[in-house]
Order: sequence, then structure tokens, then C-alpha cells
Amino acid sequence: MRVDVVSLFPEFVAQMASHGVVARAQERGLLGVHGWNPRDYAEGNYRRVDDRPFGGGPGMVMLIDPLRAALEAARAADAAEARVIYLTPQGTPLTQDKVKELAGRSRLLLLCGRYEGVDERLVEAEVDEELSIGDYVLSGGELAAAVLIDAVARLQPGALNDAESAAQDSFEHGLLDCPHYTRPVEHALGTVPDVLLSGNHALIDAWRRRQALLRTWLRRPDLVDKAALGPEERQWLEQAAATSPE
Ligand SMILES: Nc1nonc1C(=O)N[C@H]1C[C@@H]1c1ccc(S(N)(=O)=O)cc1
Repeated sequence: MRVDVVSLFPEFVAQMASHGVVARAQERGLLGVHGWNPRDYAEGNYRRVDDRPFGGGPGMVMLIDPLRAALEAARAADAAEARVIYLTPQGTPLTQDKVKELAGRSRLLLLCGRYEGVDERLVEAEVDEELSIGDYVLSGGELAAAVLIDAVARLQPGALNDAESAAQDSFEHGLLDCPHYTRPVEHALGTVPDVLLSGNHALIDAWRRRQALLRTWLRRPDLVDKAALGPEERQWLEQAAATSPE
């Protein structure tokens, strides 16, 4: 998978891509991350990339032409068609299902805004979809791009070792993850649930699924309805929730 990032701070994205799973995915040839700086395509002595908003108001808006030239340069760097994504608070909320869809593509082109955002004419002409990582305002889209790159990188086949498998991740089955425990069994903070020490993997799997169900119901009830639970699981959940101390 190739990811091109158009950003005034491409070194930011390069830095995040030089650590952990993303770096390993690149080393394994599973992913390539490339930065493109609109300022390199800006004209004039000051190489302007922004200007004041028409209609007045605070802040600055990113100019069309430097962004457009950077997008074109990024597109031309590889023959594969790129899905152009603009990271913005106005975007569709990013979910694991969307991450899975994007992780299956051969190429993404991420547009990172700064200031008050990007001239709308550029968005309309060049952007395939707008995505948001949450209902808050960042100083730049680079952090959002980093989140998306990390999320799609770990889903590249071969990116995670077996011990890191994404198969049991939160949201993998539409639910939050179950609690996890490791050594020691006995600790001043408590003990490990007996079932996890039983060696009975059918029981362990059932416990984990039910813990994930209960945790999701308690913390993210909105996800429970989407999870399409079977009648047995829904009955168990209703009983467990009725007696849960949380
Ligand atoms: N949340 C997010 N998810 O993805 N990107 C996010 C983000 O905050 N990006 C900000 C840099 C860009 C931006 C865009 C628009 C506005 S504005 N004028 O609409 O307030 C403010 C800030």
C-alpha cells in the first residue's frame, strides 16, 4: 500500500512513520509513506500557501494552487489510482469498518489542512472523501493522518506478528475488547480471573466474549445494537448488566 501525504509539515508524518508497526510495515515492503509539501510548489518570494478568508473573519485559508500542484505531483509519483482523503472536523467519523475498507486499497492520498482549512473549491475538485478522527479541532490534519496511517498499516497482511494479531482487536467484532491480564497471578492490585488459568480455551473464549459484551454495554451501548447479538448473548447480557457493579 502506498500513502502519500500532502502537508506543510511532511517531516511530522515521516517521523511517526519511522516508529513501531508503521516503520516495520515499511521495512517489510508492505507500506510506503511519502510526504509532499505545498510550500515547495508555492510561487513568489514568500512562497505563500495561505491567505485571508473572503468575507472576513479570523485565521487564514490554504490557497488552491500550491495544494493542487502538490496533489498532482503526488499522483504522478505512482501509476496506481489514489483515493484522496481530506482530514477535517467536518468529515465522516472514522470507524474501524472504514479503516478496514481503506486498508484494502492500493493507494491513499491524504490532504492535511492547517489554519482555518482549505479553499472549498480545491476540496470539491480534488477530494474523494472527508474523514474526521473525532469531534474536536486540531491545529493540523497531520495528527489525524498519522492516526489513519497507523490504523491501516497494522491491517496490512504481515504487518503484525501473531502475538499482535488484529483478529481480537476492539471493534473487530463490533465490540470493545475484553480485559487482559499477565504475570504475576497474585498481586497487591488483585488476582487473575481463574478461568484464564484454566487452560480450557472454550471457556476462556466464552469468558472473553462475555466480558467484551458487558464492557461494551456499560461503556458504549451504542455499539451493542449494531453488534447483532444472538438471543442467547442478549439474554446473558441483560442478566449480567442487571447485576453489574459498574
Ligand atoms: N478532528 C479532525 N479529524 O481530522 N482532522 C481533524 C482536525 O481537527 N483537523 C484540523 C486541522 C484542520 C482544521 C480544519 C477545519 C477547521 S475549522 N475552520 O472548520 O474549524 C479547523 C481545523
